[in-house]
Amino acid sequence: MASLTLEKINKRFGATRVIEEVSLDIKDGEFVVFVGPSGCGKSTLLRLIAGLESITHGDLMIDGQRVNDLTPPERGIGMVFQSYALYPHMSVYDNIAFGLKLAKSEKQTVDERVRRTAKILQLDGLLDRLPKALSGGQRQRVAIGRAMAREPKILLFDEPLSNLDAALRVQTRNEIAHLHERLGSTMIYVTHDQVEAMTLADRIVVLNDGYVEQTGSPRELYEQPASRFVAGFIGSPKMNFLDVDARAEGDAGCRIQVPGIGERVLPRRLAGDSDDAPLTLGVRPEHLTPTTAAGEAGFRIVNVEYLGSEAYLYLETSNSDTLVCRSEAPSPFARGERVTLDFAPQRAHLFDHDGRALPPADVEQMSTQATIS
Ligand SMILES: Nc1ncnc2c1ncn2[C@@H]1O[C@H](COP(=O)(O)OP(=O)(O)OP(=O)(O)O)[C@@H](O)[C@H]1O
Repeated sequence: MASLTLEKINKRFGATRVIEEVSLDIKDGEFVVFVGPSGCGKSTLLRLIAGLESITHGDLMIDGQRVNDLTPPERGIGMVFQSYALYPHMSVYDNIAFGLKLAKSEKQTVDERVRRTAKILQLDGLLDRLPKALSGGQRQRVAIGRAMAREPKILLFDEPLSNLDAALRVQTRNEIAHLHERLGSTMIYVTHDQVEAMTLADRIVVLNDGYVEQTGSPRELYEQPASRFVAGFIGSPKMNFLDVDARAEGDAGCRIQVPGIGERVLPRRLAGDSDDAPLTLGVRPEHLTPTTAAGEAGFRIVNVEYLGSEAYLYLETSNSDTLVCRSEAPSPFARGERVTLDFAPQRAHLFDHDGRALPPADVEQMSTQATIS
């Protein structure tokens, strides 16, 4: 087990900047997930930590010791890749033992570690099999076993579930969560799948174009996204965004005019008192409440998606954007009908023209100050 500190890490490939000033403290035993869209630098950051790529600027510390110049084995890190990378001609036993034998461990130590690892990963009945005689999930467990057997201080996972089908993905995801609980090792996991990030992470790091956009627990990122980028990335179906005009409304926050919905006062603090600041309103599908509309009022339902436990209504706005709102299943609404929408102002978000979230209006503090003065 180990803690990890990244201090202003930068990576360039030639003139291309891929990682920009990434600073991060990862605690001993923490499960941290890097997420972000394709090409944002997730795998590169993981490979910098593993020692598979060199760091252009910045320091990487493990347990307080600078490790920039250490080789991957010297760093005490194990890595599991998306492609499993098992040796096809070797048995499960030999695949798991490979790194230990390479490190010239005693035969008895190798045997003990392989059997202990296989037991934890429930591979003990499969030790004589070749990889081709295993399911995708079992192969991925062997790949994890191979990384684990050397008892690394830190385990890194690069999209380890991408090659599995949906059911196996959920099962293996659960196994990784249990593994973390049992081993208590520091784990860093890369994925572009926000469900994996939400379910596995103690802490999520959202990357955008090589920068850290926000770091926080899954709940913090979901409920208090710092930017429109994070708000749109975390959550499925994603948050609805609407252009609105806003003006300051004293202690209460700001008043916005939402096309097709009406005026609402949101407990969010505007940067200045300027009238009519163009902002973006963000509301999650589960926070929009649909009601049958009279005549041509509201929004037309263009699709109803039935998912068994819930349904999603896809609604057309006047400027041809689509809004999504959750409804019970089976839905009382049908395609072609019109609905009006409402939402609780305290559940909505506002973003400025740079995409930064407006902070909450500290209504309590403001009224206390007013009382004191
Ligand atoms: N060896 C390299 N030489 C030049 N550019 C590279 C190299 N490796 C990665 N890149 C570039 O760095 C950027 C980040 O790549 P990286 O693989 O880290 O992204 P990612 O977030 O893991 O993407 P994905 O989810 O698609 O795997 C990309 O623009 C990629 O083209």
